[in-house]
Amino acid sequence: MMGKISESDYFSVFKDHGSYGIVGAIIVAILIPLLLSMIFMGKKKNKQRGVPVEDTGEAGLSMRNGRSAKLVDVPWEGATTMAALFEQSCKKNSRDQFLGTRKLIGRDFVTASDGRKFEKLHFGEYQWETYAQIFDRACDFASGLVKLGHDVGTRAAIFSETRAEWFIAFQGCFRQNITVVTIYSSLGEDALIHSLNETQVSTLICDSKQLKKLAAINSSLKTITNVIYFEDDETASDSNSSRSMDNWTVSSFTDVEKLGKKNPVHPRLPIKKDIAVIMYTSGSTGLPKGVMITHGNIVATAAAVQTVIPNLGSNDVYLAYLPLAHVFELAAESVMLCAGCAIGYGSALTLTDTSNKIKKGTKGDASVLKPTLMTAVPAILDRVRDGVLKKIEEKGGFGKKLFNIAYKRRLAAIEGSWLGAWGLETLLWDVLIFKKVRSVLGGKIRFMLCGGAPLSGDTQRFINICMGAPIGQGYGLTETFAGAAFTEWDDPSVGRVGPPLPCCHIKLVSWEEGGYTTSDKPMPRGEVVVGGFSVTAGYFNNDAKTNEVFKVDEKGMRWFYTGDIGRFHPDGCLEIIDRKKDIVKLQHGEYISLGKVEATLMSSNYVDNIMVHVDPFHNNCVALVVPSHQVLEKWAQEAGVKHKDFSELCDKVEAVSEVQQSLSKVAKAAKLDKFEIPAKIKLIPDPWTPESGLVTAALKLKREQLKAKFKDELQKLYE
Ligand SMILES: Nc1ncnc2c1ncn2[C@@H]1O[C@H](COP(=O)(O)OP(=O)(O)OP(=O)(O)O)[C@@H](O)[C@H]1O
Repeated sequence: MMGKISESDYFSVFKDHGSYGIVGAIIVAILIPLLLSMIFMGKKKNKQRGVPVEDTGEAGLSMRNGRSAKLVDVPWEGATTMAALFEQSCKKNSRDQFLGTRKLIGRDFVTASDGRKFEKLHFGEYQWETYAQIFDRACDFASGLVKLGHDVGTRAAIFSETRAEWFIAFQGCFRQNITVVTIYSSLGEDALIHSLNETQVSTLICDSKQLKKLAAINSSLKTITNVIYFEDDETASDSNSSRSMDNWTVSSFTDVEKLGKKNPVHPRLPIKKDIAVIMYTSGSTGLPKGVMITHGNIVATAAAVQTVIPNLGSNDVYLAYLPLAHVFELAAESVMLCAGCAIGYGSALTLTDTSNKIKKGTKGDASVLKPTLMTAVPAILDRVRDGVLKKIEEKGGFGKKLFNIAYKRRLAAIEGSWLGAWGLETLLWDVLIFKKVRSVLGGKIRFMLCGGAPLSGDTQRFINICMGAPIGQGYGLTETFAGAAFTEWDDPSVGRVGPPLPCCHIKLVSWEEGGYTTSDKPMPRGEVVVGGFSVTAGYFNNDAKTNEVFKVDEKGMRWFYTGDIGRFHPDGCLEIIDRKKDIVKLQHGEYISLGKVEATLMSSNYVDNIMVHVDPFHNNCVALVVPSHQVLEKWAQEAGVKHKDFSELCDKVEAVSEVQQSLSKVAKAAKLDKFEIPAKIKLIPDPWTPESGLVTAALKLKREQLKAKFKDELQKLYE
């Protein structure tokens, strides 16, 4: 398609209109956009997005959203619980498409050169159900649960990958005021047993492929009586696993729905304060904690985020593929429900035409769905960026030059320069260059939500320019049901997380010991404390921890101490600059912020992942580095470093030295202190995945697990 419009075609538009035409065209194409951009950029720069507010509780600097003086708690009157929001939205949007799933057409296996087998899937079009149909299914499921003998005073757990039935089961439980425990499908056995026993779950709802895992731990699960599984085409061949679960009633999701349809039961609806969800955190700082989320928390975040996405409504199509057990995805889907959008389900491994599990020649989820909205965690956007850059690098020549020109021109414009690409020139670059990049995600993305971890400014800009859509960066925690701060769509800055959402206030409280205070210049700094309707009820079964980090002030406002360090910009926007738990002290008393150093070192081409480690009895840090397979192999080839396989290459002194030099270079460019540059590194050949338990589902490092797994390697680095 790119070849169809050439530069000469583009400029030939002016040929037939003589010199007046040219002058006119210049005014339309350059001067007017320039003028408008000056006016708007000026306005945007001066816009007060967050405003100071007087708050009670611990002393600090409080800020509220600039658009609403009163805290928002519901999306509209009456929608005070998730159950009410669901019912009312389903009525309002009854005929609109709601949940869509692709039909599986075929499944192949390909064998790689090393003998390993990889599954390749062929999916068809999306098949949709309307809001009214989904509402009926949730009601049927709720009735089925009761008929099945689930005691509504006990909890149900969902242990499954993201899919439409996850959402239906979730809503079904609320029709009977059943608290749902959410568990990552990648969770290991011990953590799974711990969370199911701790919350005394009696009904477990899962993927059929989890049945085997459950059968193996059957005797350790003390409270489960019912297991309901989502069918897929593998279920039939899995009959073995059902046999070993004699003490449980095992039913398929469809059977429970059918049972409920035949035997409708009156709903038993929750109130605002009831606990909707016990959600286990992803565990980046140790064992996951069960956060108790009320119905009021969910609707408050949904109501607030809804106001941030411009023109959100039933024309929007949202691509859902992140784990629903993560607060960020669950919050995003609640927002979509609120606004009457269509939600099409996919998965990270089938997202694009070239995704790992997509059969060659068939289409990925995004190409078929053509979403207008999607969410991403920063690690995914980093990969998209690396992928695009790699392709452009491979292409080389004129294509690469043109891309670089287009990128620089757009970058200049976004950063506010009059001389950047505006108006028709933007259109030209879109057609010539960016359209192709955008088509990878279906070509219609108009807003991207990103959150869950810090997003690098470079990546934010890159995605912003290449996708042609603003990125709304959300900041929040499971403890605030994702809702704390959110960047506004017309804010062109990077590296910040926006003003407080309208459902909460954000207060900075001085952390003297760490050297961050609200009287710091040029910007006030301190621990980020969130207060308001999105602040959850605390940790399940852990009053001590709850009382430590959740506080209620004299006016009844509930505050949560996040452990993150932030600073307020003059326009009221928050920037997260550190994490208390990531700051460690060296032997001579200097502090190192591990997360900050890692984020800097990640910008080396050689680094796929990195964990910086500090032994407090030493005066320097060391690092474990997962090198980029491709980049390191390419270097080895050029440098003539012989090796049998990647593992051997990672052990080569030359490779270690090459990566270390690259780290030093980026560290120096970013002006890191000497003690922040790893003195020694170890290259780790295997990637860190959520399945290996070394990173969370949002791809954040699990330091404790990594330290345990690489204990010997870390010790050697300090010898
Ligand atoms: N937009 C963002 N920018 C920077 N950091 C973010 C952003 N969003 C979330 N975070 C980080 O993620 C943390 C919240 O993550 P989450 O609630 O998933 O739990 P976790 O920290 O991964 O797990 P655990 O509490 O078990 O350690 C925040 O405290 C913050 O450090």
